[in-house]
Amino acid sequence: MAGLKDDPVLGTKDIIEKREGAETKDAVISKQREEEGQGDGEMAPHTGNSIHRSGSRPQLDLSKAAIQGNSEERDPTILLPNQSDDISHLALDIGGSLIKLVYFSRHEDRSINDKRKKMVKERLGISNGNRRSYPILGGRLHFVKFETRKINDCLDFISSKQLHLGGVDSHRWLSETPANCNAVIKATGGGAYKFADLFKERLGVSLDKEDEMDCLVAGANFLLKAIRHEAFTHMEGQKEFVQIDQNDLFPYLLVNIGSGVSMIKVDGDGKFERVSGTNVGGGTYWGLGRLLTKCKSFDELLELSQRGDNRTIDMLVGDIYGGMDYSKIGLSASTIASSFGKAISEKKELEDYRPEDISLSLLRMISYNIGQIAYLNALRFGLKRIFFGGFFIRGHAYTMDTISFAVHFWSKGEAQAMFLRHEGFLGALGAFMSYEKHGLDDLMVHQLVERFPMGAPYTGGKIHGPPLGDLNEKISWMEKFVLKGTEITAPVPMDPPGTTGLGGFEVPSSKGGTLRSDASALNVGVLHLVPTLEVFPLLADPKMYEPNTIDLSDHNELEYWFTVLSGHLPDLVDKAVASEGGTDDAKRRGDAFARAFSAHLARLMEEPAAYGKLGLANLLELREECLREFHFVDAYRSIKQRENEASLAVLPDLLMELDSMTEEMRLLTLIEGVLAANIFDWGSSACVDLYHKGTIIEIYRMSRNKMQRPWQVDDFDVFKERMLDNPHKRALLFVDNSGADIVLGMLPLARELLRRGTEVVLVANSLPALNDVTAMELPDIVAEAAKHCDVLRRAAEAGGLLVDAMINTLDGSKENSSSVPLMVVENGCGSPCIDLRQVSSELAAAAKDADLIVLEGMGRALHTNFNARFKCDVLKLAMVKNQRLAEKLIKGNIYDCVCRYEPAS
Ligand SMILES: Nc1ncnc2c1ncn2[C@@H]1O[C@H](COP(=O)(O)OP(=O)(O)O)[C@@H](O)[C@H]1O
Ligand SMILES: CC(C)(COP(=O)(O)O)[C@@H](O)C(=O)NCCC(=O)O
Ligand SMILES: [Mn+2]
Repeated sequence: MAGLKDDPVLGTKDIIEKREGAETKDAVISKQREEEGQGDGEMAPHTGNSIHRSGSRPQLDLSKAAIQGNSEERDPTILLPNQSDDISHLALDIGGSLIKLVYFSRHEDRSINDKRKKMVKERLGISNGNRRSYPILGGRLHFVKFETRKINDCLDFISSKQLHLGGVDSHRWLSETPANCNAVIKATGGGAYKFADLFKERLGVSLDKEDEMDCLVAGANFLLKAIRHEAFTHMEGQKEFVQIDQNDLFPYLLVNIGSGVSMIKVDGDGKFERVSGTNVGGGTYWGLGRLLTKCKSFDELLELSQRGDNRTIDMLVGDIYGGMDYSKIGLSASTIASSFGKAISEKKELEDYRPEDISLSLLRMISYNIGQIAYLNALRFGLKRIFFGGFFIRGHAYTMDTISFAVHFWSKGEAQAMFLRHEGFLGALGAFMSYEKHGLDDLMVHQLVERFPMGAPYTGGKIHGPPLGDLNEKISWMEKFVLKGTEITAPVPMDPPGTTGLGGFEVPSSKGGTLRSDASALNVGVLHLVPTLEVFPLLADPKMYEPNTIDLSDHNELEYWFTVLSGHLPDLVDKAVASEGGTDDAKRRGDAFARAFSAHLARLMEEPAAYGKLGLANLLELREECLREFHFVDAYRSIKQRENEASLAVLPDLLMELDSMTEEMRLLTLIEGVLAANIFDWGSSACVDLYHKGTIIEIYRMSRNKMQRPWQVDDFDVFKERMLDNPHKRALLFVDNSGADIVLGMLPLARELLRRGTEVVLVANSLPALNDVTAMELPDIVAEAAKHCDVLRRAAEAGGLLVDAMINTLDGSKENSSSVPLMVVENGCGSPCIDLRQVSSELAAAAKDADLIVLEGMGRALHTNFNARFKCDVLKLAMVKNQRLAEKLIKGNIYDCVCRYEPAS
């Protein structure tokens, strides 16, 4: 129950007890629901931030809590006017083999009272109220599946999470009218008919049936338009994400391989025709496979296939032609002439065949057959793109390679097979979309952020235990099943079997040692819907923009960075645990975090594209998310505080020194100062080692003394000329670390800009990441600095940063300052890097009048955005605190500096 505050009226204990009885009265306390993945209903410390890109958890806001109605009543409802409940919405696709659930848990902006935010909104003219301006409220989409034969598990799951209580009617989605008893859940698939009574009986809900084909198409269209890394090709073990141009999506062929197979020609939203299908599908593989091998589960059957050799059971061309090719018609000896054909000519019984070989033979037979029929239908309608969905595919490399091979072979490379990460959830998503007025179909790519919490436990390729209920259960599970340590499991390449099903090509090769457990193999995370995110308006070409500089699809690169991050882990855990008081609970969470992050690393090492296209920025963000998942709100809190104080103490001297210089000298010293102070980076192992060797100020001085021009990248002179010639109107300063970096580096630079008449917007993280300064922390730092500097004070007042000081002004007027303003905006993220396709609305608004961007630090200027082009001038400043990066990016060495100036493009 961490995070529950005592309420002056009711007291915590009362609240909890009442809460348990209160059950379902909507705007009222509903049962705390899970936040992430398959678990986590726990409450967490409030991070004080409204940007829910992160795994940061909600906390019950008990202020003004009151009993609603008659307080004499047993189990009266408690109204929490200031608590925004997680309200869930659920849709189902009940198929012949599997039940797919898509459900939504809602999250609402709850820090509207933040003074800084209010002020920024006023200054930047941002209209208030997410609620009115966005059609959908923030929240999370979760994806879960069950075997249809275990429908009771599914009902228990729904009931335990009370998902059925959210889906009352479509209006409740927005208007929060109280739940009534006529709960209706959108459902598709045959089971929506077959199990309607069971749902009524067990959960008291009616299933509102939606057409299966409608749903498949709606789900596929949504995914293809809204998820950046949804579709990919898979050829010879290589997965490659395909950027789909929304304006060039239709027509395509959708092949859904469930129990049976549907082939649908899709011409637009809601415009489609089911053109074909086949009864030889996923149910055939699983059904026949079960009979022939006695396997107990689909995964077991699939796993067997990975060790199979189908030559023992399939009749090959060579078997018929005495080992020769039938080259005249392009068939090699290794081509499968007849699946299972060998079984007719031998005096063998079923027991004489290896189950592994049977499974592989069956898998290839069915995959090739579907690939071929799909190709024929694509040909029939002149379609070039075929998207394959359905759970038969199950993210299985070999299956995808086989289908791709067939399509490629038969179409002679004309048609392309593509797969979807949310493969089996198309129907359920479509059913979900059919709720009216949720606005989901209006969501854009930049408003969706996918996260991969440790919600679905796996180890050694198997799921262990039921879905996790809360943080404590999650930690226990991590302790039990996920090994500690940072060893990275290397991928185990599979011996490719030596035949193809078609013309004389060699094997479709594919990776895959042990089959990944369901949850991990699906590669589906939790989709965070954040309607407030926007594309940074100053990107020169948002469509071409790629945030990551380092592409981890290069295996050497991947291995290097994995080793670096694993190496950091022990120190990070120490810091994180200390930041939470070093209690036993914190130690347990720290341990669980280390296990979880190591498991992610190991997983990605095996399959780098498992979570979508992987760049270094994604890994660094994953680490921060993982910390938040285990409720480490700010691991570097005390380090940041200490460094801020030490730096603020020497700021007056620095400012005096600067003021005694000529203009040109001062500008150079300022840029030097930013670069020198960027050494304070607790994410770099080299720097952390350095910190043992001196005090903050000693290190800062040493760093400044070592500054020598020309820097490895040195555009200072061009920048200086531009700056002295013609001051910019508004500069956005993307700041980096706390302490010297912000106080002795970026603030003095901001001061110079202000003095020259340039408005300054400090852009800082919404959530903590390493020792980066956050937007919440900045006003206090600025206020402290302003005590020593009139320029900063007046600008901060003008920007509304010194709210209290303003109130104390003589005439009480807000606009009494003659200075251009200094403002602070949050960037919308909680990572050491920044993806400018997804920034806060504050930042987007501030960008509108900006003509200079300063990106500072390795994370924001090098790991990301080094190659980004902007509509306005940009200055990229960083000290490179990693030898390999220095060599690769700037052909230099560790501690070299980058001062890259690029005029508007
Ligand atoms: N854990 C699993 N249990 C059963 N079948 C599975 C599993 N994972 C993948 N499959 C495959 O997925 C098929 C079902 O796919 P799905 O898209 O859910 O179709 P349906 O809606 O017909 O159930 C099964 O027939 C089987 O081939
Ligand atoms: C996480 C960071 C990008 C932060 O750097 P910053 O943006 O603060 O300059 C950086 O610390 C980093 O790349 N660290 C890993 C590399 C290393 O330990 O050498
Ligand atoms: Mn940083």
